[in-house]
Amino acid sequence: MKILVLNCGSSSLKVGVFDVGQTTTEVFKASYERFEAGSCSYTIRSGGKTETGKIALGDIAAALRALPHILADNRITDIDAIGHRVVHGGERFRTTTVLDEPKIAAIEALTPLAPLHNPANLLAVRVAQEVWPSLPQVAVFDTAFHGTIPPRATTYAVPKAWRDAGLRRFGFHGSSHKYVAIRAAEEIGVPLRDLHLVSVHLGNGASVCAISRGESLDTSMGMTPLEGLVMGTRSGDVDPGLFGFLSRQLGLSIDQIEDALYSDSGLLALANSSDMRSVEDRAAKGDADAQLAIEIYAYRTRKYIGAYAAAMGGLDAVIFTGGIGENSPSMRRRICDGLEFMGLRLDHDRNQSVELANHAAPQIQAYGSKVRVIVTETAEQLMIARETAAALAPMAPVPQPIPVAVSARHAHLSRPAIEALFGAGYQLTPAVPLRQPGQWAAAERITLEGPKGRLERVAILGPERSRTQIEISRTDGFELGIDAPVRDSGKLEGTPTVRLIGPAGSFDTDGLIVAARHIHTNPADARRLGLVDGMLVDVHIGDQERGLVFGKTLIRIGANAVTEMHIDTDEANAADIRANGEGSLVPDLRAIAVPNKEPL
Ligand SMILES: Nc1ncnc2c1ncn2[C@@H]1O[C@H](COP(=O)(O)OP(=O)(O)O)[C@@H](O)[C@H]1O
Ligand SMILES: CC(=O)OP(=O)(O)O
Ligand SMILES: [Mg+2]
Repeated sequence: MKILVLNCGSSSLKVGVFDVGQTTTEVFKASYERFEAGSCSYTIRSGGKTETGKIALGDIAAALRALPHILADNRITDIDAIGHRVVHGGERFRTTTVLDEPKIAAIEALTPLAPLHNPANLLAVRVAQEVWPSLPQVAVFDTAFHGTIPPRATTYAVPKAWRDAGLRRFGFHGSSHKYVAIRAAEEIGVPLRDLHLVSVHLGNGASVCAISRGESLDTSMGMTPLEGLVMGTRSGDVDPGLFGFLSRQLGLSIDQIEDALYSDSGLLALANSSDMRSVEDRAAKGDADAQLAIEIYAYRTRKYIGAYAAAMGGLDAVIFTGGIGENSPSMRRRICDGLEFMGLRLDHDRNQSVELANHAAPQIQAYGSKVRVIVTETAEQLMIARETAAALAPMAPVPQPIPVAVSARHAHLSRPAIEALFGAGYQLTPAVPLRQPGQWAAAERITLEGPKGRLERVAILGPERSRTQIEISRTDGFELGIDAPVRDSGKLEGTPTVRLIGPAGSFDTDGLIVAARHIHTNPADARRLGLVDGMLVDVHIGDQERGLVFGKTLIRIGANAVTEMHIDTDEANAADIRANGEGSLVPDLRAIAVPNKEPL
């Protein structure tokens, strides 16, 4: 499915065209920014070429209207749908939605909550309706990712009547925070659910987000995209007392104050330019206002990073993104400079030489730093393309729930073991077929013996294997007096020794493990479930009362495997399920894997 994405920010238009299938490929990318005096700067990447320059497009509307020609010039045709970034979704829009007139009206009604953004987003929708009247238009909301923020962080301590009227923190830049968190987890090589991250999005608008175990826990923007950091033209945090003061002392109306906080504050107010490049240039030439603006900007950002590390009770990585986060080494350095006390140390050479092409996510912390620092280009358009495609073509129904089988203790025996236990040339007797094709439980049983005790009548599973492997539970290990490691099947190096006893004799062998829980599945089911061989997933098993989520469940894809999760008796008892049960996959952000790594 070919998706055109329109991302109208407060100061720029960003455009992407993506082929979304099993993988997502970006086939066209453009950005238009620095609109002034009837023209703007632009960059277009398509067909392996990059073009940059100035173009006579005076505002975002003009850039949008020129787009069909620009796409045609770059041979981009056959678009199936248009995905729009919409900044404020309010209480009503918690997820991506296919737009119609009533929904557009509902988004328009949210304009007072995002006056710089929702009108620009809707302008894109209107122009797209004009230019591509037959294509579905889909809205992907900045607010959606923040639905997980708990009430202690969304609630303002203001009168109940105001809260009842809808006053609460929503949070923005959700597609960006979500993408960079996924990208950082991939870079670090640790699942999101095991990470505490702070995402620092510093663009024209700027926000910090605490992402704990893959979920937004708090973010610096609030009911509107005005709260939090210093921005291009927005003040960020101020004392709410200023409203009364300015009204009484300067006679300003609410509208005038609000206008000034959105459009005449931030870097623009402090240093006469809303563009960090200009501010940095002037600061380098000794301009004291620009230098102070930079200090304030970095200080505020640093405070939020510290606050969110405390909110999460730990910090594994800080991720910089957005125009300033991606491109300004000096700003990254200033922000990180005071954070050594919590184990974050930057490597200055790495910070200076960040290279972000092809979705790179370089780590720039010093050797030994406890907290990683990662820089990566945001990919709001990519996330919007994926969400748009998913909203229009919901995935085939997933074969959920997943059957769960409880594996009691058992042994897989090698030829030498069989001969030692049952006699030369002995063949095991297949008695009960198992669900996995070709596998069976034998009629024969053996005894396991350890320094502390014995386990009698242990099952043998066939067919025979090249190496003996004995799978027990932790409780069985206590019984035997042997501390067996948790291992994936077949990974037997360094495993402890146990004595096997059969009718013809005994056999001492290594290969004693507690089997790591896993899901057997086949390529077709894996595709439907969005699973890849070797990945780790979370599975919920059991009922309301004693059900549990089992993390780190290994996916094992076999050509003819029957989809089935295997857990041991300790795990089954903990979740209070008997011989068989059912489990359901817990959705994981990593299901939206990272894009193609090919350059455009
Ligand atoms: N090389 C650079 N050094 C410092 N700041 C930069 C650099 N490149 C871009 N920026 C800043 O990034 C900001 C725009 O960020 P961006 O994420 O593109 O904006 P938007 O929020 O409109 O999407 C501007 O302040 C711009 O000056
Ligand atoms: C929400 C917001 O501030 O967006 P932007 O950075 O595009 O202005
Ligand atoms: Mg932005």
